[in-house]
Amino acid sequence: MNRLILAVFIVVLAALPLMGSTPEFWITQLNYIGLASLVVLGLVLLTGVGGLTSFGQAAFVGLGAYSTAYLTTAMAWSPWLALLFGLVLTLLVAYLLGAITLRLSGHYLPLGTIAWSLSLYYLFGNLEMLGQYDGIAGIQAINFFGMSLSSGREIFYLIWVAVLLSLWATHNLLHSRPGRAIRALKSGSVMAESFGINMANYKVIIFVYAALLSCVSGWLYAHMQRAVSPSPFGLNYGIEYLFMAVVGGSSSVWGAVVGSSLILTLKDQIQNVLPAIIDTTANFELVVFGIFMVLVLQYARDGVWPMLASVWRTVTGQTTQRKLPPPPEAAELPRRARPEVGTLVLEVENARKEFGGLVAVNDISFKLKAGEIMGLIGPNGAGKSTTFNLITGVLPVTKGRVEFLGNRLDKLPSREIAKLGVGRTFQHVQLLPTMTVLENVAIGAHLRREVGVVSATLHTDRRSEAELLHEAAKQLQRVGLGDYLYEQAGNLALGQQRILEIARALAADPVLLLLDEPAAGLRYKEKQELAKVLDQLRQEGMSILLVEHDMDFVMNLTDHLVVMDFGTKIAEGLPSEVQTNPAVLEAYLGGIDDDLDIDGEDAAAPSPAAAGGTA
Ligand SMILES: Nc1ncnc2c1ncn2[C@@H]1O[C@H](COP(=O)(O)OP(=O)(O)OP(=O)(O)O)[C@@H](O)[C@H]1O
Repeated sequence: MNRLILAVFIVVLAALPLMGSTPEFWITQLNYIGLASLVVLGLVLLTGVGGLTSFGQAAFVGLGAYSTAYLTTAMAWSPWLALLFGLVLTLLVAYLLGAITLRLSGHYLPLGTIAWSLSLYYLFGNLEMLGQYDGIAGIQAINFFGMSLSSGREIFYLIWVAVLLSLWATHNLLHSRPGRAIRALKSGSVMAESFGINMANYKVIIFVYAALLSCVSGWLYAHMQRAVSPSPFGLNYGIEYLFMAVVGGSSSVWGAVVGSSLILTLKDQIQNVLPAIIDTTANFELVVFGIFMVLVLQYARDGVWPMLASVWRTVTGQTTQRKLPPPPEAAELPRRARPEVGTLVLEVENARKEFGGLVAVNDISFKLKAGEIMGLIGPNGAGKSTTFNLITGVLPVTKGRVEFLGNRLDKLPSREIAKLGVGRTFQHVQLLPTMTVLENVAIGAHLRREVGVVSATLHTDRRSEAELLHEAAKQLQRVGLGDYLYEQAGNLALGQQRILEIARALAADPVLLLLDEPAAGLRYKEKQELAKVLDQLRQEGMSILLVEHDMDFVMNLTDHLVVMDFGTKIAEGLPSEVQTNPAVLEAYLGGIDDDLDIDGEDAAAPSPAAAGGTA
């Protein structure tokens, strides 16, 4: 949010309770909006950003509210101590529920959240110590440095300070190393795990984070109302919080405040206006509310906040960030030790992959040394990408061995393989399209700095963050995308997206780089530039394994070729040898292949005419 608007918002907010003319109803309404914003902010992170739908957040509000209600009335604890207890309890419960529920995928996850939300609701209503369905009354006001926050105008400040701090912390989190990992959750786990990110951990982290925000909301609610009963913590409130997140804009922190404000104001207005219009006191407001929700889901799926932000950008002319300077200079990230040129880096021995009855990779063997570029070629469906996936741990081998610098890769998950120094790109680009090019590449450097969630939320990670972004910018300059740092990755042409993937893999500081069709979609000049970058990496001692259909590109760049057909290795050797191998010619178009340069005339330099050829 623009800093000036934020300052005005805070000043107006702070002034409202001080002005005697502000109606009491406004204050109450703003208090409820603040309380809801805290819960919805958690949902923005969990559902909007992380893609994990939860209907159960109201139950965590209940956990915070009941903890403090019971401890401050029955045990005479201070509300602050009760808050601490509530947070610890919520952390434990959320961790447990998260560890169990977040294994579920698809519609099973929302159903799981409904199940435990109902369980907690009925627990609140049935426990005698919690007053069953009557709840607990007579809760004391919060005492803040000797000041009793007993009126709505007094607790208003505590609620909104909590909201603003949570917005700040969540914004910080989202723009940090762990935040980028969280933003990758929605796109599936293969890409992120290939850069060493433990996706299951991050799912639990955002689940707990969202639950803790709900707990704080519940604590404030209990001390504002001075009484609690189970009904505000039921499933219907869980659904309403989700509506608020969707209406506000579930991928933006300010969407939480906008969504809460809109839904709560609308509910109130419908309750006031509807009886006057249709001349009945029957409970029709929920029907109108439901219709409104369907319309929002139909016509403004991204929510109201992105619409407001877009209007603002148009009005102020801030439509692009392209002209922003690159991230400032920062210390270099540590680099891993590299093997001497010529050292054996990768050894694939009799690797086999069967999909049911289909043998996609049939006992393939080859070796790759440091400072060497090897091409893995073959017609469509030959098993090249599957071989890549066996090396990088995306698929388990059916049989055989894959060894990297003395480590068995075939026993490891892809994130452990990434830690050893294997970087990769994907046949079908796997980027986060709404993140900037710079942020996408910074994901590649995830393992090169340790920044935890607490440090990220408190923004004490400045130095590490600067180093990560500096590294990402450096790799983007190297591959020729230095002018696109702040462009959304999804706006790049497909060829550029492939290059971006190479920069991301380089940001991981790999010893072995696996490139799956890096030249696809590139123009002739761009291919030449890419060939230069790869050649330079080879000179620096990197090992590169390349799957590529562009034969000129492959023949001119690689030191060694392995040719596959129907999962089997049919030839191996120098590019010039492979080009004339009858088995290879037979595999490509039954022996007459224009793309395979039979005469070998172009073996020394790429020709403009043939550079776009594909097998
Ligand atoms: N997950 C999977 N389940 C079942 N079959 C698969 C799977 N992945 C690949 N295959 C099959 O394995 C064979 C090899 O596929 P692969 O994608 O490795 O070939 P490729 O050489 O990379 O082809 P292309 O050049 O077209 O990308 C194909 O017949 C493909 O249909």
